[in-house]
Amino acid sequence: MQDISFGLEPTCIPLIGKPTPFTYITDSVFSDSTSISSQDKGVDSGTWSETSADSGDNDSDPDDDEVITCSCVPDENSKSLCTVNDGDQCDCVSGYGNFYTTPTYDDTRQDWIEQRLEVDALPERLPLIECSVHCPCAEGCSDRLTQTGVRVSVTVQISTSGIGYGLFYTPTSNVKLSKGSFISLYAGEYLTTPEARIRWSDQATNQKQGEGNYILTLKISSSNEIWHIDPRNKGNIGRFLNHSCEPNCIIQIVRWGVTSLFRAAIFTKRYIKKGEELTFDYANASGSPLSAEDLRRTSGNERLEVREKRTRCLCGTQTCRGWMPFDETL
Ligand SMILES: C[S@@+](CC[C@H](N)C(=O)[O-])C[C@H]1O[C@@H](n2cnc3c(N)ncnc32)[C@H](O)[C@@H]1O
Repeated sequence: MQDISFGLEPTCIPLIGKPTPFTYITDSVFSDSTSISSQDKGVDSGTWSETSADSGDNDSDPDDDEVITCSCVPDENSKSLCTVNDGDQCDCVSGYGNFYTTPTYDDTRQDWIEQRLEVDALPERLPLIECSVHCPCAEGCSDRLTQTGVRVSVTVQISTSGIGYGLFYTPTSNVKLSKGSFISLYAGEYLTTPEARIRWSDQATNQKQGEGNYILTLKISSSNEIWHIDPRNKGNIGRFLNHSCEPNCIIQIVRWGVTSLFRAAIFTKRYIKKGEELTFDYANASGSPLSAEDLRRTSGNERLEVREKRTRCLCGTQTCRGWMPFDETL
């Protein structure tokens, strides 16, 4: 079975079917193909097509932007290398705090228990800050959870809701996926707002309405910045998560390395059973949703325009808002 990541992720990610070809990347790139992780580590990429596999590095020259670092002393004997239990001691997490569980060893299983994000403890809209290769702590530092690639058992296959492909939790045993488990980054091309507008209108004119809405818009409240990530042509498994009005995953902004860079990471927000499709609420990151009631009440050209850009939501949940969320600034 085809591994959609070409072996670029630590776990094989089976693909069942033939989605539109795209280039698999493990971390985001700028639209001129410069890797945002070139300062942190080389980005990996592989172009998926129905017949071929291709992979290679895509490094660029590091720039001299400021970086987030700590002054923790590496302790090779401990898995909790960066004193993550005590955020005060690690400069990377001292600002906003540490929300990852401490790595613990399970004597019965003779293995480490997977780290999790303390989803309920997270302050709203604050980014997670992680250590990186710029820090003196060792590579195995437990404050680098979203830099470790895809480690959960997932499969890309056709979604049961008739909305194309989706990402499913498919372990070999019946073990549930814990709340707060890291799934993957939402990797893609970083676009400026004018670039995102052009892509959006291109998608709207060349495709069936609403199809191919892959652009995720991150609104950074602390700096009023807006970041658009488009995984449609270059992306990772994050591009296969469909929208649900009652999602089982969340998108969380994460920063590490160069201070000016923002990434998006996907975590589970509850326990996930074998075979469940993973979804998140596109509105959480990409603007406020208009409810069906809002749309009925609106009138005039502007609202009509908004209505034309929107797509019926087919998530099928009890609290479905009727329409897919859409960033009205695009
Ligand atoms: C990020 S992609 C998700 C993966 C996509 N299903 C695929 O096959 O590649 C987003 C697109 O999937 C479809 N989609 C996702 N969630 C949906 C939903 N709840 N209702 C209707 N369409 C949805 C829309 O076409 C949307 O533009």
